[in-house]
Amino acid sequence: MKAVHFGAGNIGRGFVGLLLHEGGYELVFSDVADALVDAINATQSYTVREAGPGGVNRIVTGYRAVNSKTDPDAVADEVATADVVTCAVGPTVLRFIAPAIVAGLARRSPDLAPLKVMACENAIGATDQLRAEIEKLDPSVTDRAAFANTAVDRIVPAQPEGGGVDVTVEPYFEWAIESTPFAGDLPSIPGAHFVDDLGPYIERKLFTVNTGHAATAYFGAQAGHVRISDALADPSIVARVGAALEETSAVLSAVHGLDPAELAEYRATILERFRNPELVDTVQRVGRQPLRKLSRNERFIGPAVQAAERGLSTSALVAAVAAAVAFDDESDEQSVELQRMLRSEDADVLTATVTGLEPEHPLFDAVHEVFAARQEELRTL
Ligand SMILES: NC(=O)C1=CN([C@@H]2O[C@H](COP(=O)(O)OP(=O)(O)OC[C@H]3O[C@@H](n4cnc5c(N)ncnc54)[C@H](O)[C@@H]3O)[C@@H](O)[C@H]2O)C=CC1
Ligand SMILES: O=P(O)(O)OC[C@H]1O[C@](O)(CO)[C@@H](O)[C@@H]1O
Repeated sequence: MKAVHFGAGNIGRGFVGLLLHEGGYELVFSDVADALVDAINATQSYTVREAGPGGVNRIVTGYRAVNSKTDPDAVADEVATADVVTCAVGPTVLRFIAPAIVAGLARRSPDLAPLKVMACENAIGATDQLRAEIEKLDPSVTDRAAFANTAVDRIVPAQPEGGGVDVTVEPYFEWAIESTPFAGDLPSIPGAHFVDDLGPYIERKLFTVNTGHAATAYFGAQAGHVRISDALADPSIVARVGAALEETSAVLSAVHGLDPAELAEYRATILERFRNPELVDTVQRVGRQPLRKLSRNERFIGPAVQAAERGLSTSALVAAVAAAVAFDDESDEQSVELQRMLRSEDADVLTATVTGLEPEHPLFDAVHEVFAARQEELRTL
């Protein structure tokens, strides 16, 4: 059995690649970072170090890497004969990996079982997005694959310079995968959780883990903290993050019928995970790409829209949006773009462009106020 995984970064090596290896797949990483591809090919094994209570070292073997920038043809050949394709490249990069998958599917023998395709990005319907990119290029190849959405959860921070291919992760993980697209022929992924309806799982994860983590990052950055653990040592930040998560939990209960007591436990576990003293993580990494995080279906506006439409409270989520709007990291392209837009667009345009909210939406005015206030603040700086 062979799996091709696009994106040999933190989650690629520290989670998806590890579980595919443990599931018995020969593993082919595909990445565009020359040095990373070379480093992977220079090793025969790497260690995934689980830092924190109960963590152990896991060894990954039986892999190689192909450079999809310099050798796209070789990647397509690997895809053509693979059983599984996964990716963890970031939602905005899905369109760039689609051509190699299309070329691989076009070359695939009709005798082979459908290629199992699973995008492992923090986004609702990431595999659907990848499928749409593939269809745009060649609609005739999609019947050679089974496309399943997934929800992946494991904190894998940026790795220290010079650490090689090894990767430090938290001990916890959860990987929920839609089962129906596979028609009974499930991929071999130990510990993965196959579900008929992924909706509640991905929303529970994105609107709790990712809302909470990103809110911690934005409130933390505003208060001048560098590390996530420092931000969570500040009781006022804990209170604000907790309030935002109570609002998302109320939405999850109202929309998916999730049990409030179980959600309260889930929230507490997650805050403990963020506090893991053995995992060095920064507000800069967790806050990265604020424009993506402020978009309509993402971790802040997504649940706030659903709350506003049900007459539920949104003030804590709106406060997190205000902190996100102030996130100013000159090394992050989206943060630079957001700050540029704040200086040059009016608040109506900003609210609509960044969040996708329509002026008549019940959330619009509160978010508009956030953008206008930040603009006012910038004028006085
Ligand atoms: N790090 C984490 O804790 C988690 C990350 N995720 C999601 O996983 C995705 C990746 O995140 P990270 O691993 O943290 O980022 P990362 O930056 O460590 O890894 C991304 C990798 O993709 C590669 N890449 C970029 N363009 C490519 C292309 N066209 N073809 C092949 N490879 C390409 C990059 O060179 C890099 O090695 C994101 O969608 C993120 O939201 C999901 C859960 C946890
Ligand atoms: O690209 P994003 O959405 O910031 O993804 C990384 C996030 O996902 C998480 O792993 C949670 O699963 C967090 O570590 C991190 O905040």
